[in-house]
Amino acid sequence: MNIGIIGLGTVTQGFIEILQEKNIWLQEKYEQKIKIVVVKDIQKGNMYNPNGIDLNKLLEKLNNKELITDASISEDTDVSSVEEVDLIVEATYSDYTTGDPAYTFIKKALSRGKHVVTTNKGPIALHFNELNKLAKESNVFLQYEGTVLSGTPTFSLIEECLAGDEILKIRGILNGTSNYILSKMSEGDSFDSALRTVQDKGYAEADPTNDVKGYDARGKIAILSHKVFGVDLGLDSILTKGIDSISIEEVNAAKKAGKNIRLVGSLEKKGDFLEGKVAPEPLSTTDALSNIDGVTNAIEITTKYLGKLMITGPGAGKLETGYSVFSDVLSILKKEKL
Ligand SMILES: NC(=O)C1=CN([C@@H]2O[C@H](COP(=O)(O)OP(=O)(O)OC[C@H]3O[C@@H](n4cnc5c(N)ncnc54)[C@H](O)[C@@H]3O)[C@@H](O)[C@H]2O)C=CC1
Ligand SMILES: N[C@@H](CC=O)C(=O)O
Repeated sequence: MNIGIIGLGTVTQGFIEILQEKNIWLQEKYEQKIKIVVVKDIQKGNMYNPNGIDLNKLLEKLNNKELITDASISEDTDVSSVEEVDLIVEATYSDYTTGDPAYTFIKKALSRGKHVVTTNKGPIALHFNELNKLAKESNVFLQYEGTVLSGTPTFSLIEECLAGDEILKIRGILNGTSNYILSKMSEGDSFDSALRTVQDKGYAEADPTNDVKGYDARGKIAILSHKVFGVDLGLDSILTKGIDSISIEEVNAAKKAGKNIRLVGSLEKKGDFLEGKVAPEPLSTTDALSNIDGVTNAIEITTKYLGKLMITGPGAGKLETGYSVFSDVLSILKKEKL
């Protein structure tokens, strides 16, 4: 399988590191070798090798923040037009207004018959139906496990294990950056200093307004409304409030009352109506979501037959999200072999 990558940031660097470690295992277990044949980043440069890019060299350049220059690929090469490419990994920034540039990259790739794996929430939240339909018509797979809870398996559990049950309600901590900031504030850190740390760790969005104003969690709620309830809720109909106006005094007052403030995203069936919401809430420490700390995410699912169950795990990070890309690529590889 030959891969083309668009966007060489935190996530794809994590993916490349995992791929390097797992390629021999892939050959032994699935008789498949995965090669990355083309990479393109608007700031970091481009590289092309139809026989497979030397990943050690690529990672070295990225780690040393060196510009990647390669005479064999022009700056305006469209990665999905590269003939050898079977699958595109798209990991540019998430935009919640149009979904671009990722939306256009994904559309082009699918219509050219390339599989797509993305961790980009914008195009999936905004254009879920269109992109999934296009993938079906083109007879290729579109996978986006990393868009919700990064590498923590979420969609597979919902789609496989809960397929015969009926999900009534979902509530969760869906933005690692906000949760990290709230956790640190309750330990006495300031909002700004906690935000700087999450940016340095690569958890925050390129524009962290999307995290702290609740837009990232809203995008994830929109994706879950499609996945879980088959409903196109639309971003505008999801009542959204972020953590940007939460003061240290509010965090401390909640703590004194035995509560933790958490940014909660929810989806609940109310008759024929599906209500979507994102807002900070003071949660009693007896509430499982209250004790989710740092960059960890969680989703509490209420179903007809099981009652309440919870998925929890990392919600952001280099290897954590890189793993979601690896697991999506692996899942496509397995489906192709069937
Ligand atoms: N960092 C994380 O933990 C997680 C990130 N995500 C999503 O995954 C995507 C990637 O995230 P990161 O790697 O953290 O972002 P990043 O900001 O580290 O990397 C994005 C890269 O895309 C490049 N880029 C931007 N526009 C481009 C264009 N038009 N053509 C080619 N390259 C372009 C940038 O130069 C940058 O190197 C985002 O959409 C993010 O929301 C999802 C889950 C977790
Ligand atoms: N910025 C996001 C990254 C994952 O989607 C977050 O903090 O959760």
